[in-house]
Amino acid sequence: MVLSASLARPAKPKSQRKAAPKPMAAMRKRKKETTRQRQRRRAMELRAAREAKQVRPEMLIVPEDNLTVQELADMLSVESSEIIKSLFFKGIIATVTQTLDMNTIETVAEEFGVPVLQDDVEEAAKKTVEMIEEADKEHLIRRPPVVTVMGHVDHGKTSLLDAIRKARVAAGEAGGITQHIGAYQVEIDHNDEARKLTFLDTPGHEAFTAMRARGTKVTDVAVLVVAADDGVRPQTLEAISHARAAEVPIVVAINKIDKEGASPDRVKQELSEQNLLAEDWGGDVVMVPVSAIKGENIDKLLEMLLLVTEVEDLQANPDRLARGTVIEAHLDKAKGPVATLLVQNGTLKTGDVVAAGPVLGKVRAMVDDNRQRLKEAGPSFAVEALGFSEVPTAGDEFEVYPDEKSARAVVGDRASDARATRLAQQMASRRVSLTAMSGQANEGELKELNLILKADVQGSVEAILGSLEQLPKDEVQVRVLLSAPGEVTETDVDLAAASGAVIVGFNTSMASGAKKAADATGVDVRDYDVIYKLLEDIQLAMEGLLEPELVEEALGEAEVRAVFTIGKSAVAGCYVTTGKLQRNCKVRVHRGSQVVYDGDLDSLRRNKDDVKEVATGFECGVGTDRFANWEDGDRIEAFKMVTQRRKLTT
Ligand SMILES: Nc1nc2c(ncn2[C@@H]2O[C@H](COP(=O)(O)OP(=O)(O)OP(=O)(O)O)[C@@H](O)[C@H]2O)c(=O)[nH]1
Repeated sequence: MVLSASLARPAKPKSQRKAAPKPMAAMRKRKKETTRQRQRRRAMELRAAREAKQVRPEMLIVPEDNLTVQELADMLSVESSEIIKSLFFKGIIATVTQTLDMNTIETVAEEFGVPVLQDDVEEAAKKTVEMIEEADKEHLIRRPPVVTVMGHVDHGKTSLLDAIRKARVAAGEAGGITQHIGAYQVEIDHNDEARKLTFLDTPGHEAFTAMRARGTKVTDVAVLVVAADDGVRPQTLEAISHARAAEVPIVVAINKIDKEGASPDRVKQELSEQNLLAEDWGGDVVMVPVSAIKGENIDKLLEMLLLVTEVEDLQANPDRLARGTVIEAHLDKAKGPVATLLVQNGTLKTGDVVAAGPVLGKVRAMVDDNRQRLKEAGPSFAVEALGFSEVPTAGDEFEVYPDEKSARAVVGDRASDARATRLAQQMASRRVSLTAMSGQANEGELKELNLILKADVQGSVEAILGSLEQLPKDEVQVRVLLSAPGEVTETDVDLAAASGAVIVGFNTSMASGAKKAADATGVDVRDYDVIYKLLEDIQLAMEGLLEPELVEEALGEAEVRAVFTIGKSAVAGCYVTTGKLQRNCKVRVHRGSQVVYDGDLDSLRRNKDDVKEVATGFECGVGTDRFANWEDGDRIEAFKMVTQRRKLTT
């Protein structure tokens, strides 16, 4: 077990941890307590709780993709029973020695407010794919740097990207309606030369992680956004680790300098503790104070990005078949698979045959972020391309092949590997909604309703959990994966998406980003302010999971008044006394107290014509294929079988 000393504070030694008081002892003690003693005890408990919180690390760096429950508990400075309890609510029964996989480690740690970073950083950096080959050396030209923006949530990544984009439009560069395609390019004057910069505007961190996991290096420089009024936070540290792992230089944008309480010096101080020393403090890291909202110092930042990357010798060969990385991809209802491709070497042209991971494509059309159609895209250019057979995976590399045959040969090998991965992903992204569940009766597959419950206070959580307990659970189980007081967060949405759960909020709201995440992942988030309504909906959803039952629905009755024998079969001449008879309905033929036939009504005629239905007060001829032994006075009971939603029974 390796823990980065700079990022994770050591777990508190067990001997220092306070054992929880035994309930009986505590009760005995409480009886004798005076008010003052109680207040003092409470104060001590609060202090202990605060201290316990303080020793929790700001971030976990997990070296491999597994840890035992005990190891995780030690890293988080919590009792292993806490971890076991957390797992239990996720439906995992675990012992202290049980090994947990990365996903589980992340979910549990995040519940304790500690983000996790997998420490495969060096490994991933080593895997970095070389986009430039020996044969390119003769044709190299300078290419624009590719920039990723990273930073802690709400520190202003999106605002900064917007400000940069706006700065370009204001400067009168290629105008038009900009559209999010996952990347965009800006052009600036640098030493009287028009120079370009490519910004990846996918949430920096995610793009980075996905691409790094595949060993692809796409960025040349990382902008680390740190809010001047908030300082270095866990995701700032995470971003630093990512950039360092990929050996990408960091330029710090100290954002929100317009805000009261902004302290760029504090940010510099905190960053220096992470070995990022500002130039004006004698170090070599460029730090630019900016205000994304006011558009202040944005030009300076762009200028600095060019300066920093100038020393990097960013080159590519435009005269070859393109290769690069898929930045984003989605399925458009009208256009089919759409992928944003970052060309890292060569030139991509319409008509090119492309293999992106296991997906084959022929570039049908390309547009830039201004919706301008392009025929060609050179190095460091990002385009949205149409023409893939399926949606490629973000982070996968793409490469152009001279013909379809050679591309197909490469893709064929990759396809079978990818299928297994895709299947696993599909399983993980099984989405559900309460409404869809109510309609899932026929499929009869789900017999478990997974819930994530967030409420205003612990008291509400307990009240709702108590009521859920009361719901009948013989046939359908409610599994509460997570229940806690607080807002519905993005992490809750991720957990719901990964586990096919519905999020139920009671008197609470959604944290920033959670709504967007829910929309993007299709997770159903329900909001209630009345408990019984919440329970009613959950019960309805549970009932939706029950197999429907078939029940009889009475149609009518008829009396047999004459029997006509035709060969071996016979037709009963009837009079409909109540309701109606329908062709192909079910009939039961009663003779006295006996049922002499129970089966289908196969033919129904009026005046020799086949009819669908005969109503009360009319005569008709009734025939069945499997019964001919009619007698005058038989009573026909007509009914049909219908499916009916079942109710939960207690
Ligand atoms: N005063 C001030 N507010 C800013 C500035 N930049 C961003 N903000 C505000 O900070 C909040 C967060 O900004 P975002 O750009 O959404 O931050 P983000 O880092 O992209 O957030 P996530 O996408 O949720 O990670 C918003 O309310 C912005 O209006 C700034 O320079 N000055």
